[in-house]
Amino acid sequence: KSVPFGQPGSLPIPHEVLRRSVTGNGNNLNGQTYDYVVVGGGLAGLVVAGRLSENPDVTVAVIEAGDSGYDDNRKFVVPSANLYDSAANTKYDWKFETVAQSGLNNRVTPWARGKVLGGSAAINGLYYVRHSEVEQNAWAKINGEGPDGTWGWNNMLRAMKKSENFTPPRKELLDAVDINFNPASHGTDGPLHVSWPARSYPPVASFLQSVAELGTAISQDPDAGQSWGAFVATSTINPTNWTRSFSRTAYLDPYAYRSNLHVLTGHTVTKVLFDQGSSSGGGGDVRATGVQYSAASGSDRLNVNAAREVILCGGSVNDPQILQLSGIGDRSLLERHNVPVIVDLPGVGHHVQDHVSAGLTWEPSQPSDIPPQRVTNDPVTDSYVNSAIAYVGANTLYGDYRATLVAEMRQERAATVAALDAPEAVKRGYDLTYGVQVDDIFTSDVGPIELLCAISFGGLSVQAALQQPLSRGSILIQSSDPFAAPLIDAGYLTNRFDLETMRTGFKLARQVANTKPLSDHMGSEQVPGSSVSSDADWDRWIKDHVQTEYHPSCSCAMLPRSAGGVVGTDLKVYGTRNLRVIDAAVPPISLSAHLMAATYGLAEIGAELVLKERDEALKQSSSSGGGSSSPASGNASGSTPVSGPASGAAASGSPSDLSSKSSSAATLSLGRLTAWQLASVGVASSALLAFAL
Ligand SMILES: Cc1cc2nc3c(=O)[nH]c(=O)nc-3n(C[C@H](O)[C@H](O)[C@H](O)COP(=O)(O)OP(=O)(O)OC[C@H]3O[C@@H](n4cnc5c(N)ncnc54)[C@H](O)[C@@H]3O)c2cc1C
Repeated sequence: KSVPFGQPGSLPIPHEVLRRSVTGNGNNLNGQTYDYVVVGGGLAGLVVAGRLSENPDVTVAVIEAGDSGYDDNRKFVVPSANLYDSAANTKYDWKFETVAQSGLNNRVTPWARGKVLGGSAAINGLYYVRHSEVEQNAWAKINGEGPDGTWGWNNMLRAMKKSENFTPPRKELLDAVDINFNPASHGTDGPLHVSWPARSYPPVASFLQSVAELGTAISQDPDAGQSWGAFVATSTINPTNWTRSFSRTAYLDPYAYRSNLHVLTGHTVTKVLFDQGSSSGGGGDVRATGVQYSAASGSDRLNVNAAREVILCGGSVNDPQILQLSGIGDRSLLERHNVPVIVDLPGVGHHVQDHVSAGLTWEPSQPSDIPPQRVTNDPVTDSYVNSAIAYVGANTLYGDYRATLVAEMRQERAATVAALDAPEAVKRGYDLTYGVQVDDIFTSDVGPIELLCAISFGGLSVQAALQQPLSRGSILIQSSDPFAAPLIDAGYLTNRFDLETMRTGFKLARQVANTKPLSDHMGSEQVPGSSVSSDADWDRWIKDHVQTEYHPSCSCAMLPRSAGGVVGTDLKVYGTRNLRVIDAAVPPISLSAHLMAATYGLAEIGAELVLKERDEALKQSSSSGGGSSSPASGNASGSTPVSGPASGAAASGSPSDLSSKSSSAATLSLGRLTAWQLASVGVASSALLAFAL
């Protein structure tokens, strides 16, 4: 039996989690030098920063545009708050919008993105869903790798498991709904809690059965590469206290005492800085020396130096914007906005793919079937989040018509690619990615449609979401002002096959709701209702109603440079020696899954690549007898960081000084540290924290 928060015998109060010291004072980083500067403290940023800083000799700075979120912690950590006390559309959301979408009757649609520590993982729906082996191997293939390469399925599965701390469902849940899992497909030593909510509601079990009645079997193990079928997905839930687990709670909060990791919030990175002379010694590639950042449009621009690397983790919208503002992008775009060109890289901001979705809604036939429509403060009740889903393969969706459809997709490939309004290199990449979507994915069991059973806001809804769009969009700066949002053209439904797949998906969603046993829970259909029945009705309704499922990706795609790629298999931005992108902007193709499981895996792999390169550089430097291994004292990478104002650095001790002395906080010379650095090394009392923050 559950006990409300704060009463004897109750679970820990979620908002009393460990509060990691961070600083909002930009001067604390100004002029300092870190080994790695991570741009964005979101999902991937905190994974990368957390993993790099496991080594006390490595210094890391994270700069996050949003707030820490600690003062509003309940909004983030109570699972049901993602619906009933949502951070979307608040100051924790970038509140982006698309431009008018020609495929959606010229509608402008919202694009929520988290602007807080944890990024979109702090505000998302908690679905933890893995993509398929087929898709990951296609991703590897178009980048010249096989299934056993860095970007093949085996390595991605290993990395996703590395980040995971899996707990099986509790008995009450297993009694209520058909949940299957294979423990071997999960990791148990990682920091990210993955489990199921504490309880369920009758329509959840019925949804799975109705979907199965219509040809999509209940999956026995959706997490090991065969991601299709119907199942209750895992959620990023910590079952010890029924709170959300996310990159902040998993990779940052537990490390309050890590002195070599500094986190600055409330500051936007405005551009990456380069050593313009460095290209001659680096095979033509430029060297990133740090970043410029600022609290607000009219505030001072400050600089922090990166001795080894700058790592972009700003997410699918902001990464391409930061690159373009820094002079990396399509030459004609940059020149139009008076941004000096550092690397002419036409693919930056292209190849954008997103899932679009909408829900059909019914009145519940029995109101007791559905959860309360608010945060109740009872942890077990508040742990309920929607998670029953089904990935419906093209075969089930289309039956015999699939072969015709795939033939038509192939036939239209060349003309579709030629019609894309994008630089030539991007068209070559479109050809590659369109090719594997049609030939490898539409011909497999991977689901181009996801159905979701949502029991929220007093209604029962079956949603359909397009997973493998053949349409493409772009994210391009509209001015050189880093505080102006970029132009987001999602390209929704501009490819005719996407509309057709969506229509088929919505028809199936209605059929599922009208099939027993789910139909027993359904009263009258509220949305769209009986007035929508012909194909033309559906197309009109779809264009008027679909919007993002919040999974934009591919805006800094890993593809060959000649195919409009932005990063290579080492995640380095082409034309640079030490600038990487590590986050959801990187996949070259859309994945049939919610995006965060793959992004956790990608970030784990990214951190490993970074550390491997560091180890190799250190080995090389010690075998050649050259210099110090610490970039702080001489810079192993062999170049001089940009000179910044260095205000206070001498007086307070640089972060690099910290790392070289601070494996044990006791060895620190406290007299040389600023208050916030004291907080970072764990000698802080709450009073000091208050002062420091
Ligand atoms: C409302 C919503 C619901 C979602 N639901 C789910 C779900 O249920 N399951 C799932 O798997 N996925 C879901 N997603 C998607 C998932 O959360 C994202 O794909 C994932 O978080 C992407 O990780 P990321 O690291 O690429 O970006 P983010 O997590 O968005 O992190 C980017 C960070 O960089 C910061 N940043 C950006 N620009 C700058 C700058 N110039 N300077 C400093 N900092 C900057 C941002 O503020 C942010 O904190 C959802 C997303 C949203 C928005």
